[in-house]
Parts: sequence; C-alpha cells; structure tokens
Amino acid sequence: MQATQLLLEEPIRLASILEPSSPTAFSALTKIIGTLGPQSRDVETIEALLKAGMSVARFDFSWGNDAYHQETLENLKKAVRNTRRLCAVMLDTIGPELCVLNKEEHVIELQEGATVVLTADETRGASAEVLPLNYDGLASAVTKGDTIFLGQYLFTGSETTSVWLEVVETQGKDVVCTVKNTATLTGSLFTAHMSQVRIELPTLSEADLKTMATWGVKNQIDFVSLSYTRHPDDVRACREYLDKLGDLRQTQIFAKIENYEGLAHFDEILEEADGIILSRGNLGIDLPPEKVFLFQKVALQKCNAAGKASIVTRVVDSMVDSPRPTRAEATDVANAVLDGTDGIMLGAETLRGLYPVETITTIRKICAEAEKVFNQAVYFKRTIKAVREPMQHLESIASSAVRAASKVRASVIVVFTSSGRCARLIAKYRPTMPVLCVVIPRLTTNHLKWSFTGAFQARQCLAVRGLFPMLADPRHSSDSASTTNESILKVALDHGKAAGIVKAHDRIVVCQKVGDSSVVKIIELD
Ligand SMILES: Nc1ncnc2c1ncn2[C@@H]1O[C@H](COP(=O)(O)OP(=O)(O)O)[C@@H](O)[C@H]1O
Ligand SMILES: C=C(OP(=O)(O)O)C(=O)O
Ligand SMILES: [K+]
Ligand SMILES: [Mg+2]
Repeated sequence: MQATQLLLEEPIRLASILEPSSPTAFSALTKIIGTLGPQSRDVETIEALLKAGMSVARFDFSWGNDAYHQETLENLKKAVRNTRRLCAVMLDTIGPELCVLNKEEHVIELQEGATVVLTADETRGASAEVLPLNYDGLASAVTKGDTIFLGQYLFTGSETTSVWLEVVETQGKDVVCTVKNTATLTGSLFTAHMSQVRIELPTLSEADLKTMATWGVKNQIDFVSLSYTRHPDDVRACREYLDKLGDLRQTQIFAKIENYEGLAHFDEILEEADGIILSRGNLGIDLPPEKVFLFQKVALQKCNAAGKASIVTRVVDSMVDSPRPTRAEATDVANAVLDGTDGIMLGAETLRGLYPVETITTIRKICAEAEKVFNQAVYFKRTIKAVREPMQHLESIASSAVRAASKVRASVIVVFTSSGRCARLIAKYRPTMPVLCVVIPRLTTNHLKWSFTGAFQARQCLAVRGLFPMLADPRHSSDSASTTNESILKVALDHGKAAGIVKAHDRIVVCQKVGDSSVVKIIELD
C-alpha cells in the first residue's frame, strides 16, 4: 500500500492530531458487529450497545441452546424498540468445529511436559489427563510431531488459558500428546485447531441445518455467518437450503474464511457469497503470523472490487478484561478501516468480556478517526479503473452519485432502492458521507400468499460501510411516480434531520428513478 492511502493535511502538523474530534451525530461509517452472550444479553446492556454503535448482533450457535439465544433475541427486540435503532441478526453456525466439552466446568491445569490424551470417547469427562473430542477422525489425520491448539472458546491471544499440544503417538482413535506450555483451561467449551489439516465433517452440521430451519425461520435471520467455509460448494449448499425455507430466501450468506482451505478457494467463494468474514481468530492459527496482514489486505481489496461486504474479526482481545485496548490493537482497527473493511466483528469482547459497551464505543471512535483520513479519491480511482467497460448502467449512476457528492460536498447521499443493489453499488465507491437508503417495499407472492419484501433488505444495509437504512411506508410500494418520490424524499430528509446528519442549507445528492430512468439529482436545502 502506498502512503496515498492516507489523506493528511500538508504540511502535517502533528499537534493537529491532538485536536478533539468534532462529535458526529451518526456513528462511524464502518459497521460494528457484536456477539451477544452472558455479558451482553440483558435489555439495558443491549440498549447501550446499540447506542454505542452496534448495528448487527451475532448469535453464535457454537455454544448455548436455542432457548438461550431466543431469550437474548427477545431482549434485543425490546432494546431496538426502546432505542429506535435498527439492528440486524446474524446466525453463526457451528460447522466442522473440533471441540472439547467440559460439562462440569472443572478448572483443568495442564503442566508443560505432561502427557494428555485427546480421546474420541465423548462419554469421558474432561480432565488434565483426558480431553474428549467431538471427532473420531483425528487419529487418522495427524502424525507424530504435529501441533494442536486448544483453547477456551473465543480464546484471546494473550491468555494462559490456551495450550499447544504436540502429537506423540496415536492409539486407536485416541491421540497422545505432550503439553507444550503450562496453561489453565476454564469454561465449558474448548476448541481445538490443527493447522492445515482437513477435517472430514460437513460445513453445515445436522445441528446447523436444524437451527436454521427452526430458530432461523422463526426469527427471520438477516445473515448466516457460514463458519469454516472451505469451498464455493459450501456456500451453494447453504443457499439451496435457505431458498427452501420460505422468507430465508432473502437471507444473505457471509462466508467465514478461517483456514487455509478457505483461503485457497477465496476467489470462487467470494463469487458465491454475499459477504466475507475474515475470521482471524482461527485463521491466525492456520497461517504463519507474518502472513496474516497480507491475506487481510488482499482479501479486503478483492471484496471491495467485487462490491461485497467484508468483516474483520478479533481486533481488541485485550478488552475482554481491560477497559482500554493495547496500542497494537487500536492501530490494527484503524488499519482495517484504511484497508477498506465494511465492518469490525467483536467476539469474546462483547460476549463474555467485562467491557462490552466500552469496546463498541472504542471501536466506533477509532473507525471514525480512520475514516477522516481515508483517501477516498485514490480509492475511487482505483475502484473505477478495475471495472470492465462498458460499465453496467446502474454502477455508472452509482459511481456518478458518489463523485457528485464529493464535488459538491454533500452532507448525505439519499438512495431509493428495493433490493438494496443500488445502495451497495454506491457503498462500493466508499463515499465519505453517510448514505441514507430509503428501502421501498415490494409486493411479491410465493403463489400461496402475498407479502412485502423490504425488511430484510433494509436490515442487510446495516453490514455495509456507509449505509444507513430506513424502510419506507409500503403504501408507496415500487411506484416511482414523481409525487410519491417527492413525499418519500421529504420523509427521508426529515429522518436525516432528526438523526442530525442533515441541516439547513446542506447539499444532498439523490439517486432515484424518475419514470424509467435512473437519475442523480443535487438539491440544496433552504
Ligand atoms: N421505488 C423507487 N422509486 C424511485 N426510484 C427507485 C425506486 N426503487 C429503486 N429506484 C432507483 O432505481 C434504480 C435501480 O436501483 P435498484 O436498487 O437496483 O432497484 P431495485 O431495488 O428495483 O432492484 C436506482 O436508480 C434506484 O435509486
Ligand atoms: C470469529 C471467529 O470464529 P468463531 O466463530 O469461532 O468465533 C474467528 O475465528 O475469528
Ligand atoms: K461459530
Ligand atoms: Mg472461528
């Protein structure tokens, strides 16, 4: 990356860096996804998370049962009503995850040099001598000298609660290992990870299929976060399954890239998926540490060029038990924004950390600072150059809207959309101002009943950098007559004013259809 990635005043006055940032009424353009769990599931905390800037809530089915997650979701709905802040729901699958259950939650002390057996016999309890694994194919997948990582679910990098094991020998389906570092394992679930070893388990487990068909349908989930996506077929299979689940045909699939195999098939996976999650927790174990940054930069650039959402995980591990991130973590968040990410995902920090709200606030502030120096002009040029000509008409309109908005220094871009397609194309060019997406419901039928689309599409904007959705009154549905357009625009601008992003005398760029043609309008408010 060149220095042109940054937009700094010339000559750079270091003192200006210390000037307080002017408070922005809206949260950062970069989206924040929080995982809800024990430390973040009561209505009050969720309200605080929403106000702090969380716009997507992740429900991780690797732990907890349906009822537990349902209770959390009911609380989220209350919090959304109370705060009047939209939040999308993301179901995160279990996938082919290797784990050790510690049902009794014994504290397990592992001493360096000791021997421990990973057994396929799941009926045995976990102890310092035996760790029961949910997979009986490990012994045939490893050889002497291989290393296995084991840690508390959503481990953090700095803990002594994760352990490296070295394979000594296999005995039937059991694997005998030497403990490489002294560690204390606490909690009810540990995940095991072996670098670059194929786990012969399906990407969607039986439990995942069931959860999507029950919990997922009931709650109209906006996103599936497809854990351990290794091949484009994984995404296709998930798509086919969702398409058969009624309204979930509208659910978007975000493929989680968390191992070498997913990385090797990245381009094909990106083609099939609606978005990508760079699951750096697991990926950081699968890849040599010195390669992680490069994967991030290349993968984000590919997502950006495809105009698909990207999310980076595991950013401020230390905030699990500290109110401030480390310098390295804070810098890393800013760099992810400069690299072009759409969103930042928090795991352990909001799920079981002591400072869930502070974490979201910290992330939002770092993102907002980074966005101020994001060199949009350079990004715009690079993005437009990468598009083959002749350009699709809608993309030409969308990029023109962004260009016009920069040139006239518009305070917002307003885009009318039903599918969200035009809004995403605008976001692709990373405008520096918020994009107010007016989602117009569309009446559709599945030959059994009529219903309106729009709710999914509006909430799905909440994972895309810069997009701020509002759902229009269904009575205006897909009628682009100019009188209807004018009245919806007025509602949108009133909404923008109430949110503090639109003021008197502002210039606004509007992207909408007038008759049959898509147009870009510039309006100046009185
Ligand atoms: N109900 C509407 N009224 C006015 N313009 C609209 C409406 N819906 C979409 N547009 C405009 O139509 C064009 C196509 O946008 P797109 O998002 O692809 O629409 P759709 O949701 O119909 O797929 C864009 O210029 C968009 O701003
Ligand atoms: C988010 C991650 O995965 P998990 O679903 O295991 O938390 C990760 O590995 O970064
Ligand atoms: K998971
Ligand atoms: Mg993971």
